[in-house]
Amino acid sequence: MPPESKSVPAVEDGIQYSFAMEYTGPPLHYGIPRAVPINVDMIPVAAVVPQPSLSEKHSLPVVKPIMSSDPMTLKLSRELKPMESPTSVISFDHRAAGSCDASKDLALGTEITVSPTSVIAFEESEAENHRDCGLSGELSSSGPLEFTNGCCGHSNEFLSNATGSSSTIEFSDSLDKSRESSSRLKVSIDLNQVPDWESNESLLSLDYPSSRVTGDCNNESNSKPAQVVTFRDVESDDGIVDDDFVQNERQVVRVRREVQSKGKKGACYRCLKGSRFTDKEVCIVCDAKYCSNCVLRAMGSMPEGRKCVTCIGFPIDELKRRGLGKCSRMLKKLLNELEVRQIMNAEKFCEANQLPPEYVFVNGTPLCHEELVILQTCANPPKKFKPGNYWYDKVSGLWGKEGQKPSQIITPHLNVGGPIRVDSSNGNTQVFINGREITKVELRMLQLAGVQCAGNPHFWVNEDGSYQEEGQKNTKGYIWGKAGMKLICAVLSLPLPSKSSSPFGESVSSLNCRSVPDYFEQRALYKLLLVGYSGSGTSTIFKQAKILYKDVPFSEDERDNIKLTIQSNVYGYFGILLEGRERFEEESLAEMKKKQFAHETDQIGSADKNDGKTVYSIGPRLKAFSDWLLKTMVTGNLEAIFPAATREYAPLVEELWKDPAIQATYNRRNELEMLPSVSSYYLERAVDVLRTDYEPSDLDILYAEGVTSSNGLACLDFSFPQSAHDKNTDSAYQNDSLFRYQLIRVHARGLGENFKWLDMFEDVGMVIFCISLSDYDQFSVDGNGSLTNKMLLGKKLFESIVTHPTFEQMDFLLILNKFDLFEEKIERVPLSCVDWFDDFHPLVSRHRPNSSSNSINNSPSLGQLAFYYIAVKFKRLYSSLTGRKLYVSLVKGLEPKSVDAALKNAREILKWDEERTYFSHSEYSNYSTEASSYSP
Ligand SMILES: Nc1nc2c(ncn2[C@@H]2O[C@H](COP(=O)(O)OP(=O)(O)OP(=O)(O)O)[C@@H](O)[C@H]2O)c(=O)[nH]1
Ligand SMILES: [Ca+2]
Repeated sequence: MPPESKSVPAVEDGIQYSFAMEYTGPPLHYGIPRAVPINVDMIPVAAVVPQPSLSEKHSLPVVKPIMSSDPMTLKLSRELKPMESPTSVISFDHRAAGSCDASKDLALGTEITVSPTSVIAFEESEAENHRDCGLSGELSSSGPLEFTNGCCGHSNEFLSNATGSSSTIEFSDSLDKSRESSSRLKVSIDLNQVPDWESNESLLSLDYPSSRVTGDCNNESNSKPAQVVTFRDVESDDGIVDDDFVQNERQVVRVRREVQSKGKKGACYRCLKGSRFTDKEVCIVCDAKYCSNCVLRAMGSMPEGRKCVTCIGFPIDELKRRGLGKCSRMLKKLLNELEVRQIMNAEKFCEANQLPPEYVFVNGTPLCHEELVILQTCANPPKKFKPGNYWYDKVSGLWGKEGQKPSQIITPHLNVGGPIRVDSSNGNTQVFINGREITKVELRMLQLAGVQCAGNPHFWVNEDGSYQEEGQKNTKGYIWGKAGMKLICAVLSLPLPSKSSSPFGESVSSLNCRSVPDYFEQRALYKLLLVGYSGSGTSTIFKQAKILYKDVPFSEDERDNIKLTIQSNVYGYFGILLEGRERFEEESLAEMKKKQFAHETDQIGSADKNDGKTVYSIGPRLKAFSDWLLKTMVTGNLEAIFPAATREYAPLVEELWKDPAIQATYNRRNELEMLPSVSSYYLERAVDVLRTDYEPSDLDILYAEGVTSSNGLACLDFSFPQSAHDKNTDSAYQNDSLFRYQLIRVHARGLGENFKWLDMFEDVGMVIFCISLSDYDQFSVDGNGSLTNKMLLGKKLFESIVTHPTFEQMDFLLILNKFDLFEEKIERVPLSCVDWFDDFHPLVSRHRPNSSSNSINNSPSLGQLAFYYIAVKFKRLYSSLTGRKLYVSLVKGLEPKSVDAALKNAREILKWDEERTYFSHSEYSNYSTEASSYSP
């Protein structure tokens, strides 16, 4: 379009050109399409309406009217709901008038409110002669419209990738230099209303009627027309975006059928009483809110769920799709259980509330009804299905939200949507899978799986995970089959093919009846990252969680592996004992010699008692076994020789354990630094544990070292089982079994140098940091090779992690673990052996809590005081580093109840965090309860 067209006034031939369209949702982050008035005379027109009735003499373009007037006609042609969307941008004031009348109005150039279809007008009323209402019938199908003006080359271009909207209009023209297209005008119209033009190749010339497009509001007496999108005219062409323009995450510009209460803010829409603090039920269509006195009158028998009587038949507000079928407290009070169930079922399953296919875009193309059905009924359908833009890699089955990493692997080869675009997931890695540039996190997954990604490769990945480089014939391997993939994908929140992912997801999804489309299943996943300094007890807590929350905490396979680990651990403990035995024997012999020497010098002549034997000496058979075991341990291949050795040596173990020399050594186990305290648990049952038919109990597994994961990373999906208490108290956790949690335990070593792997965990909801209280008198070698107090090493790790950029704004829960050991140790070893704790001066009553008196029992023990003190130390440290509040839990890792309480604290913090976003600051400052079990 020539530049001078910019000066075309908004008023032309007495017609005011303006459009109005409402838009709700979050603010847009990108430019708004601008409507620039078009001088019709400047538009080359090419009417190609191959109707026999059009004779050559009509030099002017003819546009077929899209039938607006009778929604029923449209319904028939599209098999859609009988009523137009309440969210429609467009007012149907002319419904009563025949469709041709509406066009007539346009043709006459009167300023009117028009049907959606009347964005298209005719320059000559003459054209009318050739229109007949019946034409609309052949314009049936679905899809957005594009009107290309002049330049045919663009006619196939899909207009607005950002919108899956029921009502979007986008105009672009050549004035907008950023778009290389020639002058074109694109119009997308309420898909509920408009037949598809796909099959109609006509290039249509257009004019804009002056249309004030308004929201439909024929419904409530107190409803107000909702203005949807405002197309700015020339005067307002100032680049300022209306506040009304908001973009919601679905990228579907939806028009909400909004109703406004006449009463004061927050009052019931019917009786106009109450405030926003009174309990109210909300209409899932228009958002009208009713108090418990009015709700049944306003909503009637609710054949489609919670809708005002006048909203029945209307599609729901998509923002409320999540809540479908989730009953409120109010309804539960007003209705009996059966009624509630019926209403909730109706709400979920009734026709009117189902997802409209045209709100779902796959690879940029809106779906038709059949495609939606294909997607929903395939063997492995997309989860959490709601309106929006998705990409789908038909070859591998990878599926994701437009602009995002894949979220799922669905059934491949479904004939839905358009071809995948290279920028579908907005990747910038220059690595490609099936023609899509993959995201950073996918690249990381490939790298962790050992796939060579150097040199910008293009991979071809099949549904079974087999992959090859493009252009090459040989399969390079199977991505999903690679070692550790399950874990890597779980941690990186990447999908796996459904079969292999089932161990994680099964228990959750099996609740759902598969015959029902489960796109309303919207359970949130909260990720908890569990990390701590080595030995702090993270894997114990992880295992406790498994035992607490999983029906089958460990699979057969896992148990088999754990058994081997435990058995080789026990051989290891024996090795440490045998080493200790040698040491004690030598010491003892040296002592003897010394004594003997003193004896000899004292009483010459009577020194023949020493036969070279001490209490620590063993016989030749056991000595040979001992030598073999120690040698194997030194070479470090105990696990390689084991378990073949078990059978052979098992009888010897019994003999060894019963040997007085070993018992004497074991009695001095406190002197064997290498021997962990848990070893007693196994050594005392060594004979049983080392049998070939040994089956570890849950407790054995809990106590076992080294069973969590070889690479320091472990992941557990769980939900908190509903307790009887929760059920009875109508608590916030009523539906908690619906929330899913994922506990990810990572070994500090697994974070890499400078914690370079930490950003893998950027999407966790909370970090649980574990410190062992009993570490305060322990020492360990730090990174520089010097011996450092373990409490201080833990503190250092804590500092690094809480200040890591990945965890800015992250909630932290500090677990102070091993309180059992600590309580006992603090009586012997002063806390001040750590510099950091040198100002611990407890005022301890001389009457210790172990005294029988009740009043004294209420005073805290030294251990509790010390815990309190340490918690404050960490809280202050955290607050000085982050300016925020640290939550602290006291834990005994070996006690299930204690771990359960700590993880429920974590849940509370997450919930609390979520709630906080709903309350204004002033409101939530009233909340004085802290989610922590402890507050200084
Ligand atoms: N007494 C006692 N022992 C505990 C407690 N929690 C853990 N332990 C023991 O402490 C040891 C170390 O615990 P782990 O759970 O292996 O600690 P970790 O953080 O995984 O340590 P690494 O594997 O070294 O990283 C194990 O022997 C546990 O059985 C506790 O609350 N009380
Ligand atoms: Ca461990």
